[in-house]
Amino acid sequence: MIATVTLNPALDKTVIVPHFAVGKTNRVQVKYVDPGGKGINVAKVLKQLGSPVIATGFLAGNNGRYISEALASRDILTDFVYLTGETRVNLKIIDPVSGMETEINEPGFLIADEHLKQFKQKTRELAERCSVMVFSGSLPPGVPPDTYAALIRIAKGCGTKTILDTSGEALEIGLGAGPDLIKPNRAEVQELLQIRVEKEKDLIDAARRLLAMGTGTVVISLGAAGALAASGDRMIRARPPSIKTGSTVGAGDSMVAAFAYAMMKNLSLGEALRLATAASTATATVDGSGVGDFQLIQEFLPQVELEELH
Ligand SMILES: Nc1ncnc2c1ncn2[C@@H]1O[C@H](COP(=O)(O)OP(=O)(O)O)[C@@H](O)[C@H]1O
Ligand SMILES: O=P(O)(O)OC[C@H]1O[C@](O)(COP(=O)(O)O)[C@@H](O)[C@@H]1O
Repeated sequence: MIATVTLNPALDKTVIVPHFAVGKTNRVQVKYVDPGGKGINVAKVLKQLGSPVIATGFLAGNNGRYISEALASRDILTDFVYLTGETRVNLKIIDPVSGMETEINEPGFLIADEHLKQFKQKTRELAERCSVMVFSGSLPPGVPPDTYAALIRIAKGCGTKTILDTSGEALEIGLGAGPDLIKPNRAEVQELLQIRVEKEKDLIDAARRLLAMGTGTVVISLGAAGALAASGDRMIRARPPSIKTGSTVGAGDSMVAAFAYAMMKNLSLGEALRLATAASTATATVDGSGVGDFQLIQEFLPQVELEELH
């Protein structure tokens, strides 16, 4: 079983706005509403891959109920802590003319100390019955930046493998707890290491530095340009097939889901990266915060190009 932890879930509202213009009145052509938040997307993809999965974290209000029902309708097991307040709405504006995606993410509702304490206990219980735990996304107000580090230590103490996908201080401190895998995107690497990642050499240097900071495997995702996975002495570069993009929201989460699956099944780094690239590319073809289905992932698998770097 894999557990996905989303401390800050969201109802993702995606609007298609041709010729979107800042400071002007914009008209929505199409609207999608999906259960979102990083770990929740990871759970949706794991379900497509046929993996047993349970989604946990904090939910509140009508949006929380909507998310919970949407996951139940997909037969995804959940074990959320329900609180008073309201789960955030994250707005995604897609302009099909310019190809630009604009994201406006709310901060989320306030979590009290006692609820965080309650969640640490839940993490321990879940870790005892899961082989992999995935910790993803931003931290809501009231949750200190060392929280992922604390949760990772609890999971590791139970012999559970851990994946961390977050940014900023939470990522920097979380790395200190020695997660088995992290998956920053280009912007997150640049922010964390205070560097520019432009050439392949920058990418390789960044991966080496991140490995030295305490993670077992690092996967740096680069949008349409693919990804680099590094573990020990091995580095593999992946390039996805070119696609007609729907919305890339959830593409990174799909990559994380495939690595969690690969970790549970003990797949090699190359097999994991191929699956992760196929799954994330499949999601990038789907509108809204929907994820690529099993059939599309299978179709993309042989089209992923892998190159071993020496
Ligand atoms: N336009 C695209 N075409 C093909 N694959 C894509 C595209 N955008 C994203 N992907 C796939 O999704 C992965 C994650 O995307 P990225 O944007 O880097 O992550 P995040 O969503 O975390 O910012 C990429 O490594 C790639 O495999
Ligand atoms: O917790 P954060 O960093 O605000 O991110 C939440 C957002 O990220 C998503 O999980 C998408 O993430 P990715 O595009 O990185 O896969 C959305 O569903 C959600 O609105």
